[in-house]
Amino acid sequence: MTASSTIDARFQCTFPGFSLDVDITLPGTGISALFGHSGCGKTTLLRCMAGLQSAPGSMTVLGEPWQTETFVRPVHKRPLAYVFQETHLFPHLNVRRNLEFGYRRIPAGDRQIGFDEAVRWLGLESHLDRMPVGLSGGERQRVAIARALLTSPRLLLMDEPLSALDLNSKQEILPYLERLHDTLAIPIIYVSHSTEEVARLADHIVMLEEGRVVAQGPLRETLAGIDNPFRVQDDAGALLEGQIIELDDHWHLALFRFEGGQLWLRCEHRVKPGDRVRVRVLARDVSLALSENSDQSIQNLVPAVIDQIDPDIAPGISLVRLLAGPTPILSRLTSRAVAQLGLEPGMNVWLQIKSVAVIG
Ligand SMILES: Nc1ncnc2c1ncn2[C@@H]1O[C@H](COP(=O)(O)OP(=O)(O)OP(=O)(O)O)[C@@H](O)[C@H]1O
Repeated sequence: MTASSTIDARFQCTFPGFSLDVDITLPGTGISALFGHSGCGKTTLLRCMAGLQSAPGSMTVLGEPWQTETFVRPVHKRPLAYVFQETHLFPHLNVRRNLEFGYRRIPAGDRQIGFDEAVRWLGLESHLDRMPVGLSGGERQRVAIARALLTSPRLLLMDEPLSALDLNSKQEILPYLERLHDTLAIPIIYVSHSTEEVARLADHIVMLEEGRVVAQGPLRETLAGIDNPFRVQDDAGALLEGQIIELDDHWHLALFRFEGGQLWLRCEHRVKPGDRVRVRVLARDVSLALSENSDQSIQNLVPAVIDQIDPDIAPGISLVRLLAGPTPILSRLTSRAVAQLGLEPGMNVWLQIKSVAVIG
């Protein structure tokens, strides 16, 4: 990655009882997640990047300096848009007028995104004459995102945009965000503490703990890193990307192929052959066998090679990183099982995958 194709940010910021000290490089396309527990500094970092929080450091966006040691570009001169948890729509303006507010701020010659285009991307065609008070939380957030896009930003910052929504509204809005991810050339920095959202949307991840970066990199490799600081969590696991190749309607199953193997998935989402999907395989749902044993209830057996073993992520618990073809997968086992099976890096084994969820 060259500096003209990346977002580089380095900040130090101190509050009583908290300090942020980060140095990150993000790709200039796709969605980068800032991820970590509450209070780790995600919002503070985003605010430093926007220029809303003054802090010593530097920030360069796609080759353009926004902050250096000697110069700070004021917030209103940065071509960025910020979407918050709360939508801040104008209550006295209908959806169309709310959207036009963003659009009209930009001179016609500088507009990169058309009004109708943003309306279509966020599925707002039939809502233009409605007032914010009558919209659901998910609809309001879609208007806020469209309004942000209509300012034609070079960088879109989103701070927990789904966290004020109930589960149904979240599920309703996620496909729109996925569509943005597929169509937008604008890089998005997305703050979240939800593993599901991050696994579903992001390409790149920065993991923060107490104001420090504890891991950063492409999502798939970082989530499946054996030294990933979140590996001890119950929802630690790997992310697979691939394609649905066959449906078994009778048993409500779909056959999913990824680089390195294939798995039968429960069809909770509507999928059809040819769909590209992401699938999360939790480390706790993966066990290992030394031979292919057909006399058992587990349908998903995938050959793999042991890459690394961390023998002690918690008392008596080991984490094993495996490669199915080039795809990393994690398995959480008791350390006794690791010893009894004589597991070692380089060994060929069979992954027994109990349960797999399609996440988008
Ligand atoms: N303006 C401020 N003055 C003093 N302390 C602050 C200020 N802003 C943030 N903090 C403190 O900095 C720490 C990090 O806060 P921040 O909001 O960045 O965390 P976060 O990871 O975004 O958390 P959450 O997920 O709960 O939103 C917290 O301890 C917070 O209390």
